[in-house]
Amino acid sequence: MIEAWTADEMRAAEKPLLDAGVPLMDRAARALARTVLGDIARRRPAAGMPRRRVAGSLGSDGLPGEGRVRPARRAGTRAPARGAAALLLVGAGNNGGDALFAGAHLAREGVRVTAVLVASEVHAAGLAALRAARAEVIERSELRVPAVVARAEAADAVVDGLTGAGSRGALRPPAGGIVRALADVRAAAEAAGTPWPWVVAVDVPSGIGVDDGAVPGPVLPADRTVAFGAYKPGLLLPPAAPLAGSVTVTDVGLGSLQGPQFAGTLRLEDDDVAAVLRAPGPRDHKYTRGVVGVVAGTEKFPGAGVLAAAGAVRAGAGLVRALGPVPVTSQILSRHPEAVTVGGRVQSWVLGPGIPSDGSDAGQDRRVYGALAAVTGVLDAEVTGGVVPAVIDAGAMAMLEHRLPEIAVLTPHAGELATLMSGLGHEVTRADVEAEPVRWARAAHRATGATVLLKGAVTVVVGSGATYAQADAPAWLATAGAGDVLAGILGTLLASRAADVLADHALTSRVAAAAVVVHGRAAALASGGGPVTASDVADAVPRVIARILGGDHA
Ligand SMILES: NC(=O)C1=CN([C@@H]2O[C@H](COP(=O)(O)OP(=O)(O)OC[C@H]3O[C@@H](n4cnc5c(N)ncnc54)[C@H](OP(=O)(O)O)[C@@H]3O)[C@@H](O)[C@H]2O)[C@@H](O)CC1
Ligand SMILES: Nc1ncnc2c1ncn2[C@@H]1O[C@H](COP(=O)(O)OP(=O)(O)O)[C@@H](O)[C@H]1O
Ligand SMILES: [K+]
Repeated sequence: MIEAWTADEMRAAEKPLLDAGVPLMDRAARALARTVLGDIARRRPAAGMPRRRVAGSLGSDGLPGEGRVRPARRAGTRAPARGAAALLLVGAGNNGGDALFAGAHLAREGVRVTAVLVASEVHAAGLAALRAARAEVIERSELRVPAVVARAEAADAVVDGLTGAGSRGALRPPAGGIVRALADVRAAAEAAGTPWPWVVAVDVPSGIGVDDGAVPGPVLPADRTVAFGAYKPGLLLPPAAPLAGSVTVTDVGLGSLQGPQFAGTLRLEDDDVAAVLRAPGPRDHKYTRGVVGVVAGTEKFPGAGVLAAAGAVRAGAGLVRALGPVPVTSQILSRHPEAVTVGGRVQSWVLGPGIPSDGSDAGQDRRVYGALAAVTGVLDAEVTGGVVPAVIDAGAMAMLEHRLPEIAVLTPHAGELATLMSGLGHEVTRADVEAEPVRWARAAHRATGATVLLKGAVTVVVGSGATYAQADAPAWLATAGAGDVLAGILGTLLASRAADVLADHALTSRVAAAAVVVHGRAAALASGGGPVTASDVADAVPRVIARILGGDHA
């Protein structure tokens, strides 16, 4: 499990260490320099560097792992990055201090370092160390944006040390102007397919909302972020998270300290998902494994019914009851003959995929309203068979008449969340939700009572406890029907864990986040770097679950 620490939590944790004289900045700067050196070396194979300089195996991302790159030991050794150029963007605080000390290490390794001081006062000891290492310094008074851009374009690496945990709001001038210019040039280079330097952010990409993942102004997207001590929420949460690139957390000595008192922002890893998944045992039969009722698909959109059923079947439901008009259920049966199309008791509901909110299929609407009555408990348990958890997707989100329990999971994308909130009297657009996804997911949770799973490149799940932020899927997953498959997978996980979530409603968000991981991993497996169809994603789910349960997290 990845648990993010807010800026205040970091400060509280580091204070006793700093008071005791633990050299946190020194450790941070050394780790930062090691990472930058490793990255430069990897990106400059032509430099003729002997491979033995990188000790141990490579990480899963193909990069040297933490602590595996040995710095050159004596002057005159041909260091991997010798002759490379690094541009440091240095702000006023300790984040800039980290960059300056790291720059001194880089300079001693033969890197041509230029530090751009974006504040008139910067970390004094860091600056002294940098000057002592004979790096070039561009003072704030000499700073010209086009010249900085030209330096960046000529560099092998740009180190972004403008602001870190002390960042407040959008970057102010001149940092904001420089970052905007660099971000624009980087975007243009990417669009044109021309090379651009490797960008390493110090602790966080400068200008993001450290605690809330906001992007209030310009931010230079990083290829890598070297975070000190722990993830910060902004490295996990949208819209900022993708700007961090690949995140390396360096333990500067906080590792043994207690983390945040209250879980704020979490990301599940495979082990956590394995703990949510329920593998059947010898005493299980199909009903103990969980029956999923799927009310999805209409004559207009039959495919959504097929895909929601596919997600539920492939995720390992004991039984899937697919309910709908015959043209839909016959298609579901032809693809999934293991489904049944008769009603009966269920342990969870999947409601709404492929059911438009225009009331054009009265039969499906009636089934959804009936199931919602069971979920909310407004109808007697004798009639409904009792309260069960549910996935409320697509058209079913327009049919809410009562406050929902947390065991109901709404699964909107940004546009659907905007529609939902507008219906509840908030003036909100899709762009508003995209700018502040967590804020609006929380607002929807408060307004409806339900757990809210807001889909996107980073999917967030909000209930009464921690916020989960999952980024497990390739962008190829943004394809029609992918959400229907997710609804089915989640339905199965909720059914298999129905007794647990009924006993502890707050568990629902963790089950929902686990479903997002399974879905995202299945997309990655099915994609293999290329396009996927929603059906491919469903087909890959059994293999993903086997890998996660088998501890094979490769
Ligand atoms: N925790 C750990 O284990 C370790 C932490 N370490 C490091 O310490 C970092 C935190 O350092 P920090 O507290 O000095 O904050 P940091 O962000 O560098 O500077 C704040 C400065 O930026 C300015 N500023 C703020 N917003 C701005 C804006 N929008 N636009 C422009 N300027 C803005 C602000 O100015 P002000 O707003 O106050 O006028 C102030 O001068 C942390 O991220 C990590 O890198 C490591 O060294 C050791 C291990
Ligand atoms: N850029 C992206 N990267 C990764 N996953 C994405 C991206 N954009 C969307 N997704 C995922 O793709 C799925 C799309 O679902 P949805 O929008 O409901 O599609 P549909 O309604 O057609 O089924 C969601 O799981 C979402 O999280
Ligand atoms: K930074």
